[in-house]
Amino acid sequence: MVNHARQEHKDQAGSGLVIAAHGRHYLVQAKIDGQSLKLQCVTRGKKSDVAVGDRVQLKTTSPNQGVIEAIDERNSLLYRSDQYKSKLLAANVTQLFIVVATEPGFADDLISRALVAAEAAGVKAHIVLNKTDIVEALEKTRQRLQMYANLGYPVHEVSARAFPEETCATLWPLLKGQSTILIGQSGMGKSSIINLIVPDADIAVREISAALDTGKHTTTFTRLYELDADAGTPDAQPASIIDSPGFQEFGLYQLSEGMLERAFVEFTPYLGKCKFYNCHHLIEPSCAVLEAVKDNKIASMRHQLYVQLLHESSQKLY
Ligand SMILES: Nc1nc2c(ncn2[C@@H]2O[C@H](COP(=O)(O)OP(=O)(O)OP(=O)(O)O)[C@@H](O)[C@H]2O)c(=O)[nH]1
Ligand SMILES: [Zn+2]
Repeated sequence: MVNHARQEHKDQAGSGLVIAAHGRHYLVQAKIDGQSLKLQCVTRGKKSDVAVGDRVQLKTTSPNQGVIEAIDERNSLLYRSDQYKSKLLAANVTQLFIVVATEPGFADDLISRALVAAEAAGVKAHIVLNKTDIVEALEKTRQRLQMYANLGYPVHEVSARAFPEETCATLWPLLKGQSTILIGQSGMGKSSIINLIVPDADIAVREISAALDTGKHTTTFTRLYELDADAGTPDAQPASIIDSPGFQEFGLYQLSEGMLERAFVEFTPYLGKCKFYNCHHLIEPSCAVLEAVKDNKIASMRHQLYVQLLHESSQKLY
């Protein structure tokens, strides 16, 4: 039966958009011979450098399977890494939404790491504060987020569960014409937000896990939903939203010292003003960055993270 189908199938070339990744298996929304279809794809050999959001060239190997032959040039690439290897998060995104909530508490360390990753990738970052209906914790959370607002990162307040319509009204204009990745710690309400924006997301996830054979671990893969905002209207703009699995760690071992100092936006006015031209901003005398920390112009929490990330980048083994 399988052989028979294979004999009848004629390999065809086409292009597509990677909408989900699980290990080295990818689901690609492809256009073959003018027809739109979803293909389960692998890469040639052991390559695993494909990311969700990549535009790819492919060849079909059966009516619903294909091989990725080439990756089109990317506009952006977000990734994280540990000591041993890096892990692609998403390609071609134009903005990153970090979802936090009034409750449970979030980690500033993770927010700043995500902001640094976004800066390094040239991607605009926004913070989405969910669960504003939990009023007891709202003021305190706003105060905590003020630090990021002061750095120029927009903070948007929503409540996916208590005020779904208002939440959509806040988020839709921001998503229009953009390719957005949502990240957040577990429990912040990222899935609730995705379900509001993409009402049939659950069905799509089931389809994808069946196609990629992910078993029960449906939340362990990254997936992209195409949004047809105002489809058919004159100002329709293609948009997509990427849901990435909750994470507890966000390693950035791949970033060089030069990339790091530039990824902390508040360091910018001080760069080049240190006594030593190759200053690491760690313990050096007459360091403009350290002086700014002392004068509370740079939050010491952020400088500590810079020190930690610099340390991590020197531990990189690959
Ligand atoms: N009070 C309140 N609760 C919310 C809101 N949005 C989501 N929740 C609740 O917060 C919990 C976590 O929401 P999820 O959407 O599953 O969160 P998540 O970030 O996707 O978490 P993981 O699935 O663990 O990654 C659920 O019990 C939601 O019902 C909100 O606006 N207000
Ligand atoms: Zn310095």
